[in-house]
Amino acid sequence: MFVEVALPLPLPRTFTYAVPPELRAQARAGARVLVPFGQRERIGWIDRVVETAAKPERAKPVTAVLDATPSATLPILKLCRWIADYYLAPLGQVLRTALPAGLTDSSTDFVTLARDPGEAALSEFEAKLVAFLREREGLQPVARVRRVLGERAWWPVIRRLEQEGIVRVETEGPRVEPPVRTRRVVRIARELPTLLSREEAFGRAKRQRELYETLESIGGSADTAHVTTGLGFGSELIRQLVKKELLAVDEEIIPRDPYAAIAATAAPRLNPTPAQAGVIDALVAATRTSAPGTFLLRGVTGSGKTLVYIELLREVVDRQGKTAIVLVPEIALTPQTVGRFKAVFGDRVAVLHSALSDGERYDEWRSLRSGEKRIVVGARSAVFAPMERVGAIIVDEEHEGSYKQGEAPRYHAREVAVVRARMEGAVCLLGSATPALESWANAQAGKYNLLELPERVGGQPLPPIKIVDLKKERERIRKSTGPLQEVAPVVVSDVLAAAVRDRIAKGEQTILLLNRRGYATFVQCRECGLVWHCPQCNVSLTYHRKRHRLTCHYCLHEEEAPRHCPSCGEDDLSFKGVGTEQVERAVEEAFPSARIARMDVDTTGAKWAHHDILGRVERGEVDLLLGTQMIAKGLDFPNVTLVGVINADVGINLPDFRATERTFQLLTQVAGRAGRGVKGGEVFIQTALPNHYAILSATDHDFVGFAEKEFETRREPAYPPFSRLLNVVVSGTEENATQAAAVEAADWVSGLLTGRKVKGVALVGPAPCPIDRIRGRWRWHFILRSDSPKTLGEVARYFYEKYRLPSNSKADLRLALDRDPVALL
Ligand SMILES: Nc1ncnc2c1ncn2[C@@H]1O[C@H](COP(=O)(O)OP(=O)(O)OP(=O)(O)O)[C@@H](O)[C@H]1O
Ligand SMILES: [Zn+2]
Ligand SMILES: [Zn+2]
Repeated sequence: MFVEVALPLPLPRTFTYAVPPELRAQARAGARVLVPFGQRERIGWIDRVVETAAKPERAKPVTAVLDATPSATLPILKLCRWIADYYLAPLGQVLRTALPAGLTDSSTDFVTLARDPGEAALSEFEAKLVAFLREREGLQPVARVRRVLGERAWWPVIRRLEQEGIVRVETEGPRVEPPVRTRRVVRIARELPTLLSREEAFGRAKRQRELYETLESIGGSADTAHVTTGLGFGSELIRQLVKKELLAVDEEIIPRDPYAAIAATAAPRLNPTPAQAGVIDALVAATRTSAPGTFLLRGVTGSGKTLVYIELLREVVDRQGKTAIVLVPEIALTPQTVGRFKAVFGDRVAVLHSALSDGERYDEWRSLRSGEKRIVVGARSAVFAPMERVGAIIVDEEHEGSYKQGEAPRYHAREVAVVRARMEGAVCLLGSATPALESWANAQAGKYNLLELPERVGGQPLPPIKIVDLKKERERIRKSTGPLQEVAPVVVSDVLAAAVRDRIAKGEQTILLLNRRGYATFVQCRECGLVWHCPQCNVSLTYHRKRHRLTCHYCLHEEEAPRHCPSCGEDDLSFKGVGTEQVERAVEEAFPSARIARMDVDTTGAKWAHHDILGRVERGEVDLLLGTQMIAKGLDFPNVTLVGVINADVGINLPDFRATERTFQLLTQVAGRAGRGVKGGEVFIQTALPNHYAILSATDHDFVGFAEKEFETRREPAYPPFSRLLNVVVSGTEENATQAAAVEAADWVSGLLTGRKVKGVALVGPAPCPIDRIRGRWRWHFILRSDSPKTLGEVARYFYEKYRLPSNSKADLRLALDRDPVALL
């Protein structure tokens, strides 16, 4: 018997191992195994169990099977195989992404000396290991053996000594850290049913009897802390009664659920509006069929999509007894949405968020695996939740780019959700006010069922949006201050400022968006024009004023902000490109009485910073919330009556085919934060491109019109959804070698396409990437484009399996394949 083992290595294949007779019963697909690989041992997963191997004599034996029941269930294994195939990634890497980190940690095997072999004849390494164990007491992690005695295949050594009865091996499940939190509880250990028995037990010890009887009267047990500090009995008294075996003190485990404290408020049950009810009925009907399919719910901002999700969960989980997965883009940013699920389903919801430790994540994973929890809410990787009988998979804000993983495996969680739902007969629901154009095209083509909520709940209108033309604004200021005066950039225009002042006076709240952090996005010498760049990346450095430093937003490089130009010596430097830090300063000056909160990557480093800031907004402790795209998502604050976009053009001119789509989405989403309550609202968008169709469509709340215009620009040359792309990025530490390698790889593909007469796949490039250097690595790319995903997949697969970059250790060349890329930067 042999197994094909998937290892988490960047190699496009599995490896064949032999299964020793004693391991055969446990060796099942999806189980973790320990196998010798090169000079060491590695953890992998059994992909397939096979009876024969191509070269049986070369197959090394599996060292151990680590799972009693396979950690990857069959549906998960199947899903991972699909991802490995479609996204061109090694199955082992996909499995490592899909399963909790604790499971791939090898520090879970222990070895100890069972019997001292004395002077018995041992090999060199056996003797070394015995000496090591002799010096130490108890179980030693095998990882420590490796650390102290050196990296080599220790398992064969351990196994032989184990057969001789010299050592003993114990394998623990992955360790759960941090250690569980406990509390001490004191309880009655022996009942005293008769008066006589009480007299005997306490005699003249009145306080002892009082303590005992107090405990009786409050149910027989209490927190030790409550008994001492709350009720005033000394801990000495408890000790005396424990000694008499009348009381006992236990440690009790406090369940860890960091979200419990945050979102435990029960919400009143809402009755769906007729529009919501129609959508819910269609979904419920689908769940009762054998192939429910994929639904796209396009519901304008504030149309009550969350209630649709909740009612779908009620049907699937409560009535049909199945399980469900809810994906949200970034969990820290959506505490309200998560809170609503918690309020309805309470403990049945597992929340997978980034603040969980590996141990906590593993706890949640296990509770889903065992069926104890039946709903999971989480970001991208929650699509791999190990539940059985999945009835629904919901993807909220399905247009979000964060659903795509930036490193291998470069999967898109929305696409994986669609595939998983199909494989498991679940309904898949994609929801957004601004669907991704791919999803929209699928709905137009009838591949997805389209559901719509065209109006806000309660007949609330969408807020009117006004455009502030920044060019005209500058012109106006220039006229009033004279031609020679240099005009500072307009941060908050007069109309927007007046609107903000009005809200502050009325006690209403304002959201200001600028999708660019820092103080100034570049620094330039006024004399010679020098712009400060990151030494590692080809991007300008951003000036952070509070810390007086320049930082790179790609690689986090930091340096002291300059005082003069190193090239010409000039000390007149200009700080250009307004960022959130500068907006904060401007509004602090303009509205000195306002309570201002800023939310961007720089202010949300701490674990619960998002919650703190959003909590303050919710409680009305903030007049003005200012931030990057973080504040555009899903927030539902009825007292926000004004939204201002400081500069809508940030990002619109990025050399990426999705730049316009992203701008439209961001503007529509942030505008949707205004006027969600009865007070109504309004929106101001400041822009230098007042006639751009992304901005005009956003102003009209016209998603359909935008999609039509954007489709026009993507037809020729064809970009998604009219074609599928594979972005092939070659990177390396030397410019020339990187370019040469990219050219060679592209030539190879070109030869393949002509040699095999492949039709319908075009090769574009190679060329330098738009950002041609990141973290010291030069980057070149070429694109394969096709309107047939199947043909593109076949070509991509062939390239992935057969092509290797020339080895050049000096340039450290690497190849990255990104199928269906979300950005080409
Ligand atoms: N049937 C209902 N009756 C009363 N209130 C409702 C109903 N449905 C939803 N709401 C309320 O309407 C508001 C908007 O709902 P929700 O946040 O789900 O909108 P959304 O469609 O997710 O919007 P966005 O895309 O902007 O996040 C919420 O405050 C919600 O409690
Ligand atoms: Zn200069
Ligand atoms: Zn950098």
